[in-house]
Amino acid sequence: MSKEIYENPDLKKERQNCPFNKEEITHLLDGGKEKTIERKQLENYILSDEQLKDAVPMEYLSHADKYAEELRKACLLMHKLADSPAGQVPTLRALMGAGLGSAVLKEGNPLALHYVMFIPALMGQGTIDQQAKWLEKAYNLNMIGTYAQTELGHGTFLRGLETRATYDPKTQEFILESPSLTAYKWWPGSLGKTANYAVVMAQLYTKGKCEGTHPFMVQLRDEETHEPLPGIVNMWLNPVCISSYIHYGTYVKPTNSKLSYATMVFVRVVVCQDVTTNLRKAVTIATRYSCVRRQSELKPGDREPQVMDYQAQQNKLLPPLAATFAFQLAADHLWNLYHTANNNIEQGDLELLPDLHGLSCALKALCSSEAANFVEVCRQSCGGHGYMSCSNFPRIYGQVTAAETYEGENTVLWLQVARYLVKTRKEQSGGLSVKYLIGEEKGPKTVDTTLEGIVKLYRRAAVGLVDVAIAELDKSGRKGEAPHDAWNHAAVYLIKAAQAHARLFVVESFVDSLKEGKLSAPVRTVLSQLCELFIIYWLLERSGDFFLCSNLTKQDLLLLNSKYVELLAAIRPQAVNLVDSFDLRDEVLNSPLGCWDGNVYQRLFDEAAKSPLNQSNVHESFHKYLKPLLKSNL
Ligand SMILES: CC/C=C\C/C=C\C/C=C\C/C=C/C(=O)SCCNC(=O)CCNC(=O)[C@H](O)C(C)(C)COP(=O)(O)OP(=O)(O)OC[C@H]1O[C@@H](n2cnc3c(N)ncnc32)[C@H](O)[C@@H]1OP(=O)(O)O
Ligand SMILES: Cc1cc2nc3c(=O)[nH]c(=O)nc-3n(C[C@H](O)[C@H](O)[C@H](O)COP(=O)(O)OP(=O)(O)OC[C@H]3O[C@@H](n4cnc5c(N)ncnc54)[C@H](O)[C@@H]3O)c2cc1C
Repeated sequence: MSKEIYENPDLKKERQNCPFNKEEITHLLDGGKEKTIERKQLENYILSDEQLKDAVPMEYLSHADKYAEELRKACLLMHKLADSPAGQVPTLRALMGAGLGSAVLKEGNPLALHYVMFIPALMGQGTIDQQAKWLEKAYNLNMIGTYAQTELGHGTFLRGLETRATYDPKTQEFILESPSLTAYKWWPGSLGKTANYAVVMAQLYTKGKCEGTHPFMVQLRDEETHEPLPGIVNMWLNPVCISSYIHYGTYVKPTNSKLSYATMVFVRVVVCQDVTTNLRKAVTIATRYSCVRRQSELKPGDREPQVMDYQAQQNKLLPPLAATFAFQLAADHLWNLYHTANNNIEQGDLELLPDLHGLSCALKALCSSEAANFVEVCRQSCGGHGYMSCSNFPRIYGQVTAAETYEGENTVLWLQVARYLVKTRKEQSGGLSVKYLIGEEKGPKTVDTTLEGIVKLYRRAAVGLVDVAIAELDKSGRKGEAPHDAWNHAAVYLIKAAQAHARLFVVESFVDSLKEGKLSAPVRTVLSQLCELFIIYWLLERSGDFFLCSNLTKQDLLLLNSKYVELLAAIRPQAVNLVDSFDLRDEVLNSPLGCWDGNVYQRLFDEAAKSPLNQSNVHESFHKYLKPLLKSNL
């Protein structure tokens, strides 16, 4: 007799009479029906392998055992690549970061940097000959690389990196050295125990002149023994300059000195998708749990309600739910720009490089910071159980907050965006964002609270805040302040302008995607409600920006607030169906709170039972420490 599949009755009720086709949304997020089929086949292929399952929860292993266990599984995954039903590249993409890979490698993939940074650096900056020499070796895993840029003393200020690569024309070699403790490469993933090669960013010196930071291929460890090569600690020998600009001893300047920063741009684009995947996981866990959890009393004398029926809970969870769609659609637009810009750059056309830099900095900073805030709200919305390690919120939060720092600390990236905006506004030069800057609304500043009217408000805020920042810079200039001082003293305004610009890009992406998308009426309805909820939510959260730059009134704000709470109520009935549309398997969610069947309490209990401390009634430490204390009559 087939085993009855348990489904929590409240979740079951939530799923009845869904007014839209969940699979249509799944296909939209996957990039089409075929992609969904491919993803599910790959998930079955990976998650059915018993050797990839953890014998004990990772949190109970020592640091060294965690590393060894993750490396064991990462290597097993690589062996499975060859037979993957999805092909190598889609499989690799799925195994890195917060998606399928995180279901197997819960503490992180020791080989991630090899694929996410080392190989992209070779592809983006290596010469044809260098790619011929190293790419096949890297793809065949005959070498494991990382990206070693950050030092103890410098991570942000690349022009301040201390590692030096001095070119010796006699031997036609580069001598790499870390001249000080603060020059030691610090933070690069896999550098400690896994990688035997690295792309090292170092200041290139030739003929006594510093030519700025450049990438160098450096062998770190013996390929057989894995022992660090002699002198690897503070003097690295025999590196090779990647995409060498040394031609017969003479340095030839690249067309753009920032092309050596290209790998970071690529990862910033990747990070936008990755933090969105993590946010999707957090929202799914919190939403399902909030429909299983019954607590307190809404109507006196009634049964305890589902906590999702509290407006306060909807206010916590529905904006992040909407954000997952907003960030996904914006990340898709950014990917398209990345591919266009990269193809142009390969033809020597660098015109889109500033736009790509500006937008990738803006979106990476916005998506990572907003996702981090939203993940914490999701965690809090689950009360005490959200605080447990097994809820998976601590791990998700750790991964998303890391993205606020790596690949360019967010504040620094906001200032890069501001630099781009001020320059674009002042020069009225070409470029993507000029659409928002020159295309400002020329019409009357009256406010209408339709979707189009709200988007116009975002455009006014994006342009207006750039003008406020420029006015601050000009005021400082008139006081005789040097440009760098004026810039520093306008930082608060500059960052506001950059953030408003990033939010405008996300809002326009969401609205445009719904306009252009071939969607069924029911899906369009629910996604339009999410879009309107999200853009009103952000406006209410940042109302000061809009008061500063438009004729928004108190009445308008009250009207928008009423619209917002109406949308909360309208979307509430579809919350579970929307997160079900993400089609995230329980193994990817990795949380008793978010499991599809809603069997939360039994799964929590089973997780707790796995703790080593719960394998005996009295832990040995009692006899060593507590019992003597109890007897000591202090
Ligand atoms: C699937 C897996 C998913 C997720 C996991 C992903 C990865 C795994 C986990 C972790 C990996 C983490 C890796 C790292 O963290 S690697 C190290 C990252 N470090 C950084 O990002 C450093 C940040 N700092 C910088 O980028 C630069 O120092 C900064 C841009 C802040 C300043 O550079 P610089 O001082 O040289 O330039 P400026 O004087 O400010 O500007 C001059 C000029 O150049 C333009 N510019 C700057 N950067 C770029 C760029 N990248 N591309 C294009 N153009 C650039 C800038 O706009 C100025 O132009 P203009 O105004 O016209 O003069
Ligand atoms: C999980 C993780 C993984 C990482 N992986 C790698 C890797 O694989 N390879 C690698 O090379 N690096 C890696 N890093 C390092 C990372 O790239 C750096 O930490 C990051 O670039 C920030 O630099 P920093 O640590 O020097 O911070 P700092 O720049 O020292 O930041 C400290 C403070 O100074 C502020 N600040 C700095 N400059 C300015 C400015 N111009 N204006 C205003 N404020 C400023 C910052 O906003 C911040 O508040 C990783 C980091 C983490 C957390």
